[in-house]
Amino acid sequence: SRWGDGQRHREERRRGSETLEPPSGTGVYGPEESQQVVFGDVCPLLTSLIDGYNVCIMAYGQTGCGKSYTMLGPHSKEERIPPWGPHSDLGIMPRAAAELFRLIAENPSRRLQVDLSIVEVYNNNIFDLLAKARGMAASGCRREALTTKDARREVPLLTREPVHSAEDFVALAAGSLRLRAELATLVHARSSRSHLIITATLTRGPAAGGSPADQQAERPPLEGRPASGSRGGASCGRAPAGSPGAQQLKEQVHAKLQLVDLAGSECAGVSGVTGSALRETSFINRSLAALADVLGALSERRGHIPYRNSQLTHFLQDVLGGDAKLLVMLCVSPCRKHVAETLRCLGFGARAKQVQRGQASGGSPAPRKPR
Ligand SMILES: Nc1ncnc2c1ncn2[C@@H]1O[C@H](COP(=O)(O)OP(=O)(O)OP(=O)(O)O)[C@@H](O)[C@H]1O
Repeated sequence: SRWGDGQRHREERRRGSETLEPPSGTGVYGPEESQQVVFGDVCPLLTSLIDGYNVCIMAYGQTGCGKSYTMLGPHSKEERIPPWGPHSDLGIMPRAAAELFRLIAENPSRRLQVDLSIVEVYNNNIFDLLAKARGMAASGCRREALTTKDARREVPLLTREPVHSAEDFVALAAGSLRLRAELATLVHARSSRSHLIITATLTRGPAAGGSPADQQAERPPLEGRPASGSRGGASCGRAPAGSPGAQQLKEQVHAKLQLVDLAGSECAGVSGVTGSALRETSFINRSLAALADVLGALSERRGHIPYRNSQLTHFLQDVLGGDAKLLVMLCVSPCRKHVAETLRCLGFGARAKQVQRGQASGGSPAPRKPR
């Protein structure tokens, strides 16, 4: 949890009390905890990504509790992501980009290339923010998550842009973020009205004199791995621009990183929204409920998982039910008046923790373990 009573938690720990100790696999950060410390716990997932695991890092919580701050950092309208600096408040996304490219540079023999796609899910519609940023009127910017006959999840025509450095990554994200839907509410003056999903797809570039031993040491690509149950494999929709027909390309997807800044759950009475904003709130709450339903169905190991009840869960299908590593950051308010939302948020986290995962499809064989 990001906004907890951090000081009290630390005091209790100093006194050796166990009362506030979080359950295993859970970290608690107070409001004064630095972004660097938070990222310290996230960072090992980037190594998993390079090892071939799909990874999702998701911020969930009440409106105005710090999801965007945690994922992106403090931002202004002009500067959606603050400039890099040793003591800056950069969030998970720019730090993850820096770590990703550091790890890629450390081991060039893997020939990993990174493509980025950025979407927002607004009123249960998926909008391709990279297409929007480039004014792609021809294909429009509305997209749809589909399930193929072989049970793979695909998003046809989704734009993917190659990025060659952390700077490229952050600049592309910052450009798209300007287009994200926002609104001033009674709770938060700059409330996000959509779920933001940044996907970095890692593919292998063509071998440049790689030895047969190198080739053998590599695991089979995700596209070549069997989909487990009804869970989808990796989507391979390519950017329509500049690569006509490229969607058919069977590429070697190594792994995917999804960074998700969810819209805030909110009670309309508290946020004071009316009219079209109330409709947005209703879509936000419904899609978050659909997300909780999916986690509930997965934790109870039901035969049918209702991914298709919302575009959000359909889009995230691979990282919710697939063999991926999912990290949920719960952002909660320390205010007494928000206690009902805080409890709901913790309930969501408890549900996510109950989901048992199968053996992750990337990396070397790992024991079954809970999320
Ligand atoms: N740990 C923190 N330290 C300092 N400021 C913070 C922290 N967390 C959040 N804030 C500030 O609180 C305000 C609300 O945070 P943020 O925009 O991240 O909320 P949110 O959960 O994304 O809201 P919404 O769901 O409405 O978009 C911002 O001005 C942000 O800079």
